[in-house]
Amino acid sequence: MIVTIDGVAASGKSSVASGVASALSIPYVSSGLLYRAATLLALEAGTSLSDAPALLSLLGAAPLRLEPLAGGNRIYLDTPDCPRELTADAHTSAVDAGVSALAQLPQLREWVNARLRALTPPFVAEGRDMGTAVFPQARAKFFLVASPRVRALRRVKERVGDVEAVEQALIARDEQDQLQSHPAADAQIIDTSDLDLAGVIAAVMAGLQERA
Ligand SMILES: Nc1ncnc2c1ncn2[C@@H]1O[C@H](COP(=O)(O)OP(=O)(O)O)[C@@H](O)[C@H]1O
Ligand SMILES: Nc1ccn([C@H]2C[C@H](O)[C@@H](COP(=O)(O)OP(=O)(O)O)O2)c(=O)n1
Repeated sequence: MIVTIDGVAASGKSSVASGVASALSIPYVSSGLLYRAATLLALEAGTSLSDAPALLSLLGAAPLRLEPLAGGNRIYLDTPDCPRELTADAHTSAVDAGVSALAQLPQLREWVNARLRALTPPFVAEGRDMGTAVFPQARAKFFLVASPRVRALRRVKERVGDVEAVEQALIARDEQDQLQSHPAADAQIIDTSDLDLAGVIAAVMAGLQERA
């Protein structure tokens, strides 16, 4: 069984996917973490975020390992002499600002998608295009939305920053990610603006029961 949870930035995808996966006792998979880790490595190596061949060459030499745990995804660079966890560094404002450029490249989308499709179900997959491009056969699909202000208020609790500036950055990223960020025709759209986390997880679990 595959369940997809897509949505706009900071709409609650990873928290909701984690809660749903825990309730179902299956893993969840964060596709955004792969885009983020690729962006982090490119920024650190000084590789242009729009140079697909150079990015693929960099990633081809990088032993990245995604750990898709229900409680929270982690990503590692398993270099034999100096293994390193990248999870925290992949969630900085610098990565936020660069990741959409890399995610626009079809070759980089294929690089991520090949890793996702190699995983063995069951799992909950979260991102932007899990229900449309990557797992169109998923048993149940959800798409989370929330107002930019609500999302900014949530995000400033995780990252240092002024709400107004964070809101503008989220709106800019929404625009940059627009092409791959739309609900599948058979997705249930959930506006999380006025729901707490438990409320969104309950809405997804109810939607799953309806599709059982
Ligand atoms: N419905 C909600 N109500 C309040 N806070 C939420 C809700 N959903 C998520 N959050 C919080 O908002 C922040 C962003 O959520 P996250 O799951 O990281 O979103 P995304 O994966 O879409 O970027 C986290 O701090 C999370 O705990
Ligand atoms: N399936 C996906 C997942 C993420 N992306 C891109 C778009 C986002 O700006 C970045 C980071 O995604 P992530 O879900 O980690 O970001 P947010 O937490 O929603 O801010 O990657 C994508 O294009 N397709």
